[in-house]
Amino acid sequence: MASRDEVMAALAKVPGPDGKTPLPDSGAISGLTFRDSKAFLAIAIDPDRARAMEPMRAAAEAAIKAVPGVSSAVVTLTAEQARAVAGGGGHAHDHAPAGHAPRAGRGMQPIPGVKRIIAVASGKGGVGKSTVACNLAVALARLGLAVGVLDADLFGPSMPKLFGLSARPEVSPDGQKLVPLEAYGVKVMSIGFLVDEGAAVVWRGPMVMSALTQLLREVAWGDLDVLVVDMPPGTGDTQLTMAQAVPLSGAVIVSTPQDLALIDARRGIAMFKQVQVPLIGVVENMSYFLCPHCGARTDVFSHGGARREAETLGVPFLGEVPLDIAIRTNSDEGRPIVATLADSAHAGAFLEIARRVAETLQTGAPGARPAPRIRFS
Ligand SMILES: Nc1ncnc2c1ncn2[C@@H]1O[C@H](COP(=O)(O)OP(=O)(O)OP(=O)(O)O)[C@@H](O)[C@H]1O
Repeated sequence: MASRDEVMAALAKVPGPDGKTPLPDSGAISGLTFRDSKAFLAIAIDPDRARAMEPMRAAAEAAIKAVPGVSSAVVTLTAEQARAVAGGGGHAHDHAPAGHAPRAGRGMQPIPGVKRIIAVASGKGGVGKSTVACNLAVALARLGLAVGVLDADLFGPSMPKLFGLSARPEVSPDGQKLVPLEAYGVKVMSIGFLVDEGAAVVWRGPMVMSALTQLLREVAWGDLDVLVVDMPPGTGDTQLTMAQAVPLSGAVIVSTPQDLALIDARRGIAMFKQVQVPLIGVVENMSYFLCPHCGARTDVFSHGGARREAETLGVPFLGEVPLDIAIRTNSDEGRPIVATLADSAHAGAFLEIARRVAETLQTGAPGARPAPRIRFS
């Protein structure tokens, strides 16, 4: 196995972000880790220069791969922490990549072996999108489908925690692809497996595309009936870019019943309409409160808002998931409720949603559409 010093010596031949200072002296290396004979390197750069930095990334990858004892290398560009702070106090999700408008048709080839790709999205953060994506995936697997999950929330990857996974992915025998991790019968890939926590702070434009493309295409997914993509929350340019980078068959929008969340959900629906991705439907999460002691039900947020909104917008309503501490505690412990409390009412709710999603996918309509194209108005 190669040593850290040997890898650093190899990287000394690669000029860093300023084009002259060798990478190891440039201060840009934000992480170098090894797993067996595989090396994972993170380089922190100015996100605005991400496109220009791609040759450096590729050169670093080639240099590491050439070190005897290294079987493969994954080099990722991450944003400088300093810029994340300078970027303002706003939510990282909202940093729209100004000037990086998505282009139609880019990267829309299907993924060999993957029959359908669906996005799980929300107009804003914290509505339980990742929880729904994880449980939906496990529920689809319980229905007998071959399922994968791609954590496209580069800004705050949740899937490692939700699936209780923390290992680094192996590299396929041909050295070409990363092997997804697996839990509860679902194959999972997340930037969280590759970059140390806190390193992936702010991604912009081309960096997002490059990382997402790698996570999508340089992964040995094998044969999948459906790949569930957990999108970053929000409806900014970043989400548009991502919605366009992935050849989506359809989208599931997660909302809570409150008016404010619904306004955001409406934006989410509008965004997918804009990129011509069919809406599979809307899930109302934290729909009502089920008392764990007496089983009584309380409609905390005047439940049913998402159903009504879906009807108004002519989008299918997929189902409702109650607000329940058991969903949170199990999620926090990396045990999706659909798998661990398989006979619970909550698992039933997710299975029902999964059935509707599977039905929609089987009828073929969404997947039959042509690649989405962005229209600017
Ligand atoms: N139905 C539910 N009942 C109880 N807690 C829930 C439920 N759904 C989600 N949660 C909890 O709410 C929090 C946010 O959920 P989650 O991370 O899935 O949301 P998100 O929309 O993906 O957020 P982010 O914008 O951070 O990605 C988590 O602590 C999760 O366990």
